Amino acid sequence: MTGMLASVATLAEARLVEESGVDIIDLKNPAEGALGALPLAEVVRIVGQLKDRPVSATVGDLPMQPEIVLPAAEAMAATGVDYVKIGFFPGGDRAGVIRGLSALARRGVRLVAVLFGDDAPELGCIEELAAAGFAGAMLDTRDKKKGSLRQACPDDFLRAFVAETRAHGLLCGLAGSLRAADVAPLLALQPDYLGFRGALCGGNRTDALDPEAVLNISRRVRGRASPGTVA
Ligand SMILES: O=C[C@H](O)COP(=O)(O)O
Repeated sequence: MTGMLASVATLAEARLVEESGVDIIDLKNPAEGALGALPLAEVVRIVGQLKDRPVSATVGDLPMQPEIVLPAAEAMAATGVDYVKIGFFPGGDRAGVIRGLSALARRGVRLVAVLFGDDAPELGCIEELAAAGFAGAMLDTRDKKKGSLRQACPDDFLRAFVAETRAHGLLCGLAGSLRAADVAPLLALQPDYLGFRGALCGGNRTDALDPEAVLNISRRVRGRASPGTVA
């Protein structure tokens, strides 16, 4: 069954989505880009207050340089989050980053690679990520002004991404400016989770979460939305 990931920026938002039944609470600073990081101390504080829901956190929109990504991933893992999300941005030394992160994975850190649908990622990297010990891979969008993941990628590509991640035993997520109308078509692809921020804030991801919007999306992901619910 597909779960729901909600990206939150504060403890109050984390508590709101926890009470709304969200499956994965994702800590990020939406004001700092697609994968903006919260301060480590804030992540520690929030993690300490949450009871029984897996927590992920992003390390920031970092250049693909091992000397930058590896210490950031190590520091985020030390906060106690369940998953550390690493954005695979264009350029840099991607192979070196994956090689370095494999050491973290071997120590039991659960890493999730975030690939960007608007960068037309090669699915061949999924095998490399699995071999390096990553726990999961997800698609997101890097440019939040260019529309949703489903506008960046045809559903056939999304279907192939889900199949490839599953074939390599990775947790699979789809996200990227998803809206209520995207839920049903994406549930049909059966990813492990769908991720949201913008749709939970009434459209602007740097606004605060709207409890009604969180419930609306949560019900749709769980298949309890009444027909004709406002998208
Ligand atoms: O991981 C989740 C995504 O970053 C959600 O953010 P978005 O819906 O604003 O694209």
